[in-house]
Amino acid sequence: MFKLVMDNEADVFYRELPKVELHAHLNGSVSFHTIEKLISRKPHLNIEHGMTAIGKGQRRTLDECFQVFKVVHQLVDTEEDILMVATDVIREFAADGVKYLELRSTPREENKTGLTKKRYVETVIKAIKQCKSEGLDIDVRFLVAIDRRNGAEVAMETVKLAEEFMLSTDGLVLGLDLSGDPTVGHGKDLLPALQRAKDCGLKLSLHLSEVPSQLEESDLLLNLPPDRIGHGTFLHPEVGGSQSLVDKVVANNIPLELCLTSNVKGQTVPCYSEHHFKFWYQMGHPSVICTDDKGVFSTDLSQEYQLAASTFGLSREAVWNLSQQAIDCIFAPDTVKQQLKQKWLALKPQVFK
Ligand SMILES: CNc1ncnc2c1ncn2[C@@H]1O[C@H](COP(=O)(O)O)[C@@H](O)[C@H]1O
Ligand SMILES: [Zn+2]
Repeated sequence: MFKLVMDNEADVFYRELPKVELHAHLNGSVSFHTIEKLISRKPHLNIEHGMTAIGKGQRRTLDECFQVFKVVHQLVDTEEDILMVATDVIREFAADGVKYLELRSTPREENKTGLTKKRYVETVIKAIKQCKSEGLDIDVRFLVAIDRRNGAEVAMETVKLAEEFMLSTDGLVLGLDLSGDPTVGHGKDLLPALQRAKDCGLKLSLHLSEVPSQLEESDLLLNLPPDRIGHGTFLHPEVGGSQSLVDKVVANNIPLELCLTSNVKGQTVPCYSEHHFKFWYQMGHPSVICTDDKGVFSTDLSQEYQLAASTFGLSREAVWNLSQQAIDCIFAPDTVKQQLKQKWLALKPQVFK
């Protein structure tokens, strides 16, 4: 009984902790509740909930994780679905105490959704604006994602699309994400597209070294350099990376987006205590706790902070600093950073009451 009370008190602290979420794939973030709604819209697909999420204590290979995204994509294939999924996901992040969210998603081919890629992005933006008009206490931005599987030409098209939206949405679309199955394709082919994106002012968050075989690619892409790194699991020498890669990350002060449960459930990291959060955090390098895919990996950002704290023995003050320092890693401009810092300051007494 006593333990239950203690746990609840801890839960409240992590939920009330104001948080910044910088690495969330839209279709990986679909909750149990929303999946149920989608399944009832499409009973003919015969999809069960167990096919769209990896539960507590379960593990999958990364390859199997990518099969799960395919199932979710089958369920989310119309404009109504995308709008519902995006508004639900934003409301859930807001309810979890996230005050600033950079959502990312890959505009799919028209034959997969009946929507043009442009319309896909417009639909996500509509959801963001709808949530804003509801008065939710969360600032949401969007990163257009490139799925590496689709090659150089599609990557370049996506950059042009993102550029258009960056110019027309008054700062809602801030940049690009490079993601997708890390074992498919090579980053060198995408360099011209990524370079163009950088030149036109789009911010870049690149999944780097998510699997061990990407050393050469990471070295190449770090020369851009990107503005943030997703995962970076195999950059450091202890796991087969190299000091020169670490040096490049440090020299350019590139923040890492670290997703504990995603990496453990996808088995690129053997257990929580061996997560590379420890390596980068101990160095004092900007490290931001994120969810990656809160639906598929059955987690939320409060839980991820709590896991980091219990695994690495972080005090509440250290957890506070971690969430506050994430503000410096957002892609929105300095004025937004200042507003968020004010918000953190105002909320602190309540969180530590
Ligand atoms: C587990 N680690 C990961 N590594 C690489 N890419 C990932 C990922 N998790 C998600 N995605 C990328 O996000 C897409 C789903 O969201 P959207 O349809 O874009 O909203 C996946 O198809 C994949 O391309
Ligand atoms: Zn990711």
